[in-house]
Amino acid sequence: MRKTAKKSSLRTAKPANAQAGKHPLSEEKILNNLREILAYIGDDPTREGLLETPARIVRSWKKLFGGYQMKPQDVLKTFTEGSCEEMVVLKDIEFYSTCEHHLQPFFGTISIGYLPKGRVLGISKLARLVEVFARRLQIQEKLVAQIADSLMDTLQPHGVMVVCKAKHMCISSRGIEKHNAVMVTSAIRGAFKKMEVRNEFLEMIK
Ligand SMILES: Nc1nc2c(ncn2[C@@H]2O[C@H](COP(=O)(O)OP(=O)(O)OP(=O)(O)O)[C@@H](O)[C@H]2O)c(=O)[nH]1
Ligand SMILES: [Zn+2]
Repeated sequence: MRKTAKKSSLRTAKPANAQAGKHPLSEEKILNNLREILAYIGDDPTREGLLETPARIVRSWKKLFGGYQMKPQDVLKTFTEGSCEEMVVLKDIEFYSTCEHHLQPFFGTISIGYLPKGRVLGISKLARLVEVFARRLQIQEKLVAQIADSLMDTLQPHGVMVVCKAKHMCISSRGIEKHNAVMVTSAIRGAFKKMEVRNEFLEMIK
């Protein structure tokens, strides 16, 4: 681990994902920045109710952006030998993520299906994989693509399909203010490009 960063690099500091949690900005500097943001939005960062808010925000990032510290290959390292040749599905996995445009939450469910080629995963690992990519700044299209591609790379099944349904706070609490709109995205890899395989999956996640 690099010990300290040169002062001049602070202004051009890379985002936390490139540094894997070793961001050169000190926590004190980030707390000060957050105090400035509280003042910018029109409140008083020195009033009692807001004194601890910057520290709380930083603590909440550990969960919300914890995905930058996780690698899909760590989550997917345990395989179970299995003779299963049939489709495996984990559906309606709840997730919370943060949109990279407005830093607003988007949340909903993700369903994952794969067609094993010789080995299967412990089923919890599919839900862990969702956490790896959801707990970052995201757009919904990239979220499903990253889940599908990491499964294809690591597990090497015949195919993978991921479907995500989510509500975006950035279109409900602000902007166009549509509270009921649900965004649906999918990533389709390998054998799931065949209509009958895809339909079997879609039937299973109904
Ligand atoms: N495709 C996609 N778009 C997203 C996602 N999350 C947020 N967005 C959209 O990203 C777009 C950013 O557009 P901009 O015009 O640059 O931002 P904006 O002026 O705040 O847009 P409005 O929300 O329309 O007010 C908006 O249309 C958002 O609704 C996502 O996961 N996928
Ligand atoms: Zn947004």
